[in-house]
Amino acid sequence: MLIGCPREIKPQEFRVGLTPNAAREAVSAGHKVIVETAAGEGAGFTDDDYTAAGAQIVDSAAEIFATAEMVVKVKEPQATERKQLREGQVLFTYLHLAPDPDQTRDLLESGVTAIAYETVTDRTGGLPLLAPMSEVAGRLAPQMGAWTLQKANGGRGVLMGGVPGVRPANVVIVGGGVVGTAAARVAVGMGANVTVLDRSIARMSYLDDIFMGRLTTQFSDAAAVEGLLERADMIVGAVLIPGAAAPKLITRAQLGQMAPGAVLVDVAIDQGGCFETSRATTHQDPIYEVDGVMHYCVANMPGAVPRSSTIALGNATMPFMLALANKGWRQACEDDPHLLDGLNTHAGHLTYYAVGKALGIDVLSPTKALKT
Ligand SMILES: NC(=O)C1=CN([C@@H]2O[C@H](COP(=O)(O)OP(=O)(O)OC[C@H]3O[C@@H](n4cnc5c(N)ncnc54)[C@H](O)[C@@H]3O)[C@@H](O)[C@H]2O)C=CC1
Ligand SMILES: CC(=O)C(=O)O
Ligand SMILES: [Mg+2]
Repeated sequence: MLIGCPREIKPQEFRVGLTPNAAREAVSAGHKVIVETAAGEGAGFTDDDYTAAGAQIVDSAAEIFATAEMVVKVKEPQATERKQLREGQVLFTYLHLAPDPDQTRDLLESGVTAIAYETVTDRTGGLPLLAPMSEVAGRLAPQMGAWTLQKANGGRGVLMGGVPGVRPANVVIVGGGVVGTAAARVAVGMGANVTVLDRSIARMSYLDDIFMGRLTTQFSDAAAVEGLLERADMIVGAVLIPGAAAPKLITRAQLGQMAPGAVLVDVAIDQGGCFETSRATTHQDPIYEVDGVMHYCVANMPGAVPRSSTIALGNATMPFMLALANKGWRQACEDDPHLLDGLNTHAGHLTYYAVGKALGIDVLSPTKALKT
């Protein structure tokens, strides 16, 4: 198979879809790999690294989109990239379609077979291609929240760990999955007073066990969230209903109950955000204020640490990328129902139910799509 990897063009996105190691595995398996020049630069990989791995460097993304049978990326295709996708081509990347009707329409119009990293599943019900980036974003969330809490950035000037005689920051984490657990680990490490809300009692039991009294867990309902607003210095949004638009857990009217300069870090922004006042921001311009409350809503947080993130993502995607290349997408998805869970569009059909529900579009069942 001809596998292509263009340079990412989303602002401030320095990750790359294929590492040289992944390219090398694909070439060893008999595939041809083309990589856009400088695609790996932001993550510290040179064109020579890819050439040494057996890949071929090409001058333009256009050549990749025009010729590759499978395009491997990191972020959702941007409008100019979407115009170049076509039926019969496989796109393997993050998509986050539920909050993005424009992208969904373009992918359906293109006819591309799009497999979304964030909806591929595993045997335990986890999301193995979302998890590595959730680990990164979760670890970054308290760090970015702490920076936003600084007075010069609009925050209320509270130090995460406090000092002797002065209380630490109160950090509330809504959603105790991969992002929430990683965020809790860092916030606890910084000395904050941490509360994690979730709806899964099994998950809270796990957190209770591993943190051994260093954080508090609380069942997540509207009353619990509201009860924590007044004393929260920072709230991290880390909920997920796989593939679906994020539920809105804090309304604009409720911001008035928070302290001026308190901080919302909405990691769930890539699924539309879990606070009513969230809108996606960029690394260049990451924060804004609404009704006195600071918001940090960067939709590609792992892009801030592209080297670590690229390697972590590449480790997780490599076996799936090889299966798609070795067997073709149909056979690979027929053999692995967890990879089939990643199928979001095929030949003009939407194939993921939560996206169809969010956007009001009819869905073709993925098993039927295998026969189309
Ligand atoms: N902004 C960024 O750069 C990044 C964003 N993300 C996003 O972060 C979000 C979380 O991802 P993961 O932690 O991997 O998901 P996960 O599936 O591991 O965890 C989500 C948790 O939310 C809980 N939950 C669901 N509804 C809830 C509610 N109403 N209240 C409290 N908890 C609730 C679930 O029980 C689960 O434990 C996703 O939207 C993901 O796409 C992930 C990586 C990077
Ligand atoms: C998960 C995701 O959207 C990201 O890593 O950017
Ligand atoms: Mg994202």
